[in-house]
Amino acid sequence: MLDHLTVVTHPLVQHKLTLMRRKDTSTGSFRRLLREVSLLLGYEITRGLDMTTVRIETPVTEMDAPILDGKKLALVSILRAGNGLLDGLLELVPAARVGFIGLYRDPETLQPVQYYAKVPEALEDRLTIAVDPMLATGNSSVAAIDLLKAKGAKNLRFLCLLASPEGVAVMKAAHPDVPIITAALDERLDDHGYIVPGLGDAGDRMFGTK
Ligand SMILES: O=P(O)(O)OC[C@H]1O[C@H](OP(=O)(O)OP(=O)(O)O)[C@H](O)[C@@H]1O
Ligand SMILES: O=c1cc[nH]c(=O)[nH]1
Ligand SMILES: [Mg+2]
Repeated sequence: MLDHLTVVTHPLVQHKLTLMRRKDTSTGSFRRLLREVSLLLGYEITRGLDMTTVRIETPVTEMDAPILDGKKLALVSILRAGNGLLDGLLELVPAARVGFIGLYRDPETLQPVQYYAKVPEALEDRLTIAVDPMLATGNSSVAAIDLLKAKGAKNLRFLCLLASPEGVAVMKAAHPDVPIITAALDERLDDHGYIVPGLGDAGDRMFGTK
C-alpha cells in the first residue's frame, strides 16, 4: 500500500532534477533529462504491480518465473507535458495501454480547460497511472482523475516531477485514494500559480514554445 505522497529522494533523481530546474538548460537537454527521470520514477510508480508466473527454461533447468502483464496497466498522459513522462514509462512497460487527456490551464482563472480525451477501455480492470510533470494548484490533476474515475478507473496512481503543498492538499481532499509519487515537494505557489522554486513552464521547456 503506497502512502498518499511519496517523494523519491534517490540521488540520481535529485541530480537530474537540479539540471532540469536550471533556467539555462536547453530544450533538448530538458527533454532528455525528463525521459531519464521518468525511467527512475517508473521504478517507484510500478512498485507492487500484480505479477503472474510463466513456465520458462533457463540454460540449466525449468522454472516458474514472475512476469508482468503489461495490458493490465493503463498509462494516461495529461497533455502536453505528460508525454515527457509517458515516453520513459512506455520503454519500461511497452505493452501498457495508453490514454491522453488534453488539458490546458487558463492563465487567468487557473482552471483546466479540456480539449481532448481518449482513454483505454475497461479501466476498471487496470491499474491506471496518470502522468503530468507539474502538480501546481492541483486543478488539472483533479480534473484528470475525475474523468478517469467517470470512465471506470478504480485503482489509480498519479506520477509527477514537482508538486506544491497546495496541489497535494487539493488532490488529497478530492481523491484521497490516489497515491501521488513525485521527485520533489517544493515550497509554494506564486501569484500566477507557478511552483516556487519550480522549473518554470514544463510544456514550454519541453517543446521550446517560448
Ligand atoms: O496543477 P495546475 O495548477 O492545474 O497546473 C499544472 C498543469 O499546468 C501545466 O500544463 P499547462 O496548462 O501549461 O499545459 P501544457 O502541458 O499544454 O503546457 C502542467 O503540465 C499541468 O497540466
Ligand atoms: O510551475 C508550473 C505550474 C504549472 N505548470 C507548469 O508547467 N509549471
Ligand atoms: Mg504549459
